[in-house]
Amino acid sequence: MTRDLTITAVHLTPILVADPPLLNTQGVHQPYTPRLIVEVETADGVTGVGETYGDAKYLELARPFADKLVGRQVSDLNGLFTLADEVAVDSSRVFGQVDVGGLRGVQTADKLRLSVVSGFEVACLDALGKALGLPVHALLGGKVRDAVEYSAYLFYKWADHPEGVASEKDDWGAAVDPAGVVAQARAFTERYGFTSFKLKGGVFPPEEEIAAVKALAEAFPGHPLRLDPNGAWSVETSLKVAAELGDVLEYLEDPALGTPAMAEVAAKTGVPLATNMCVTTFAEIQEAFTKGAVQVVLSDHHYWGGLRNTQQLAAVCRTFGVGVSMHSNTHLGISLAAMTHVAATVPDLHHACDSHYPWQSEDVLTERLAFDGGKVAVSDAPGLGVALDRERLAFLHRRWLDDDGTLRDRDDAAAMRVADPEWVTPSVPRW
Ligand SMILES: O=C([O-])C(=O)C[C@H](O)[C@@H](O)C(=O)[O-]
Ligand SMILES: [Mg+2]
Repeated sequence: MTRDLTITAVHLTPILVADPPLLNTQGVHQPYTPRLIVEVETADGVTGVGETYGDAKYLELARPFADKLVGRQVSDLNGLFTLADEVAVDSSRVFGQVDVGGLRGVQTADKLRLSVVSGFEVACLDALGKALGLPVHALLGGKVRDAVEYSAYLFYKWADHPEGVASEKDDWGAAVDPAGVVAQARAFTERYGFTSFKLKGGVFPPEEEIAAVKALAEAFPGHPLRLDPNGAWSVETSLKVAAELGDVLEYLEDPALGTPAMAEVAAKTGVPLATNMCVTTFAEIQEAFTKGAVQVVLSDHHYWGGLRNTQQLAAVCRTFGVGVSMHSNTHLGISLAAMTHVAATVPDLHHACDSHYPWQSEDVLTERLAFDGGKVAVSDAPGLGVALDRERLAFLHRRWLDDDGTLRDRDDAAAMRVADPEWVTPSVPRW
């Protein structure tokens, strides 16, 4: 049977999804976070879905991209990058260098463009898989495991968003000290069966975070632990923390900011260093790997440009004896499904992937993905194996439409200023 894989329509739906008051070194999560849901429709009536960052910058790029996609084949995945280049030329204003830095590493025009491509790539793969009756992992060469392991992503957290801020209530409670962090970790294991733990640090002075990791090590002896202050520490502080926690850490994630600082830390500690901040594009690999700055690269398939680029990154890491795993930002089930399909195809995945998904009480799927024993089963259903809940999508889109613009760009520092009007994004290194 032949199928007509021509793309006849593309729909972009920006949404705002509830997010708890999770703390990081820049501030606190806003009550709602923007995401973009991409749908591509083929001439045969097959629809594929994708998800990516939804801030205004991404939307501005996604719109002309969507227009140009109509008439092309969902199987033309390489063509997505050519198309992105064409859009780049057309919209040079948006594609000018956007060098704002932040928790996703330095945000270059290239990275924004690739994040947009990833949403479309996943949607095309989903449509192609549905059209051919094959799961996305099969289109990527086939799974080498039946389930993908994730780590519990622990955050220092307030019980509620600051007073006066409209938000959805969560049932996690506060975690602002070692006891709170351990209680949160226990809840993660009880609810989802996670066996490895990552604590988002850079929030409290390092001694307090060291105490929290030691408390985790005592509560969960032998379990893999990570600490990620998002580059908030000096080289000296990073080395002190490495010395204190060397025995219990699987790796230390982005203790210091940037490749030169990470290389200095790496040269003086045996604790492996991981990053989702200094190696975020192919162009950044050479310097980091030749300087021995990182031992594990955490891919985010969004800003690496999709699932096939993630496989290429894994191959480069393998070549250089560098480990690979996955980073995440606030995301929904479409992204978790995409992460799971690609992770299932990566041979040397020796570290549990990160996911914010347990923090998201809302989704756009008819059925949420489940963690069983800390793992997500790899779907063998055609495409990603997920179904869009159109009512939920419309509801979350309505929230985006109703917003006065203040929440359409993620801004953790602005959210923190609601609680503390004097707050400014701390300069780095903070400690
Ligand atoms: O591993 C990381 O660096 C992240 O997950 C970055 C995120 O932005 C995280 O810090 C957050 O959501 O607050
Ligand atoms: Mg990180």
